Amino acid sequence: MFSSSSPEVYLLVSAGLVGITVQLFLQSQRVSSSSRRSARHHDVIAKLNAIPTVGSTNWGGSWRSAIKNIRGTSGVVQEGYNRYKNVPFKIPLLYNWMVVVSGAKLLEEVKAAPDDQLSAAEGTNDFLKIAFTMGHRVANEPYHFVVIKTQLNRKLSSLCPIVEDEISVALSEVFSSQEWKPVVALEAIQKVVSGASNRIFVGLPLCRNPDWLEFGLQFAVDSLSAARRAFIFDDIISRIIASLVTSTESQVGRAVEFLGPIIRERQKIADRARSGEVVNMPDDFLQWLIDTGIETTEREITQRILVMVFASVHVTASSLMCAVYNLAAHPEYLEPLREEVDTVVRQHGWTKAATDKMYKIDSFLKESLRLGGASSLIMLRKVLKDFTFSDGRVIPRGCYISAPSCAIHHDEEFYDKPNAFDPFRFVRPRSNGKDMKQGMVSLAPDYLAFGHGKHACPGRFAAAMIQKTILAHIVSSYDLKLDDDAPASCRTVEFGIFIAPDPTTTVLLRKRAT
Ligand code: HEM
Repeated sequence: MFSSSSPEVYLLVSAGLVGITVQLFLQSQRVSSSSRRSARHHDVIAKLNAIPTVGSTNWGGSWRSAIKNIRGTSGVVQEGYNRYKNVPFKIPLLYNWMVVVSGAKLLEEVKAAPDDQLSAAEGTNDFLKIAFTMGHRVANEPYHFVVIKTQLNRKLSSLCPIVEDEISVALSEVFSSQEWKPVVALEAIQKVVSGASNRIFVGLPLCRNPDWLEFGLQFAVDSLSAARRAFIFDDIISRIIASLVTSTESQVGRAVEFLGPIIRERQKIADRARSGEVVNMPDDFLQWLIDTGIETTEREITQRILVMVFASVHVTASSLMCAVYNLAAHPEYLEPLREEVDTVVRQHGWTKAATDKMYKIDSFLKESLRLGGASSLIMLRKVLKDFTFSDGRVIPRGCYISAPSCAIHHDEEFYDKPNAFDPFRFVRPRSNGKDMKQGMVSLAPDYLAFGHGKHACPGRFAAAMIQKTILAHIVSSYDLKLDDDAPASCRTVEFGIFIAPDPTTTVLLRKRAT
């Protein structure tokens, strides 16, 4: 994780400046060698000039702004939103421009654009450097998205009780003290989320193997950290940086040591089933991947499981940690939450039907996501063909488009007292308790935690089930508070567009006293 003053930032910036010089030289050669390219260049400049810029517009100034943006973009995005709400504006990146779009009408237009014009895959790939950190097959053939939608999301009801089982085991390992005890919140929550997610991904007994869980968490942290280092550069430089700071090949090799024997065993079971024997087929993500038959080698299947761990564990744990911190900061909400959890679990047991009825828990998590969030910009799209908004503004090919999620989530046009933590604000509009549009997984142009449109997070239903079950368990089994000198809201660290809770944050916990 980076701090904004990290020497690593300066090192990377220096490396980047060398890269930029080389890149500019190559670009100048390209532009001068072709008058057609030069005409295109002028056309692009004219289109870009029509989009207001936040920060300096001259050459040197925009480089300085771009370097400043490496440390964090939330400030500049908020400034742009204050000045140009509902109008596209741009901020400089080292090699490119990010066009920030707000307002329901324009966001609908982004949402409706075809993938070959505004590409979510290429936007995410450029910012998370998936091809370099996870491999080209994962970046270019994301069939695991389909497995999430067709298998995982349909089986959440049957998965819920086994995930709950995993959560109660993991929670009793990380939080066991009868007395008040400081706990490093992110580390503890990551262990619990990792146990629950791996129960879905690889099943028992691997989901309880501490070496596998630790390996998976470290893989997710390393990949994100490598992506953060590489994202500021274009493909040529990031390929070099990624090769210096990632060891994907050796990490996949290590993961195969855990998963290889299981995959071989699963293949034997499938052979027995094919020969007519009645067998109990495992029902987890690993099996669903194998069943597609799209990838067959141990390495390929293992890499898919790793990408699932990467996509799910870190962000689910980080946002849940913010909610746990908010609960420790406001222990007065424990009682109403306990009352709700006790009532629905008495009626429905620890089932999906119960989590679906935990409206206050849901609202508490949604409010924490609104105020927290993993990124200052969401709905990242790369412009593959010039894109024209209905107001006539053209976003040229090659730029990025995104939505200012944090700024929108703090806008008083959409939220009453937007900076206040109001954990039950989404319960109140559910007059009959059934307005699903208020739920944490609902999508709207003024609530972008999971994105918007056809590329919105497909894993949000599983994330919500896991987060609600963990928070409900914490509420019903533990007391929480903060140290007297702790800040009222969770500290975060920022790098570029990414925001994460401070990993050193502690909360005080003990087993429920009454
Ligand atoms: C609280 C936890 C989570 C948050 C806040 C979150 C947020 C997001 C966001 C903002 C996007 C981009 C949406 C867009 O571009 O419009 C996304 C995409 C994605 N998420 Fe999540 N996510 C979470 C958990 C998960 C989990 C648990 C999984 C897997 C089970 C998952 C799998 C994915 C995948 C595969 C995509 C790419 C979708 C696409 O490009 O079509 N996420 N997520």
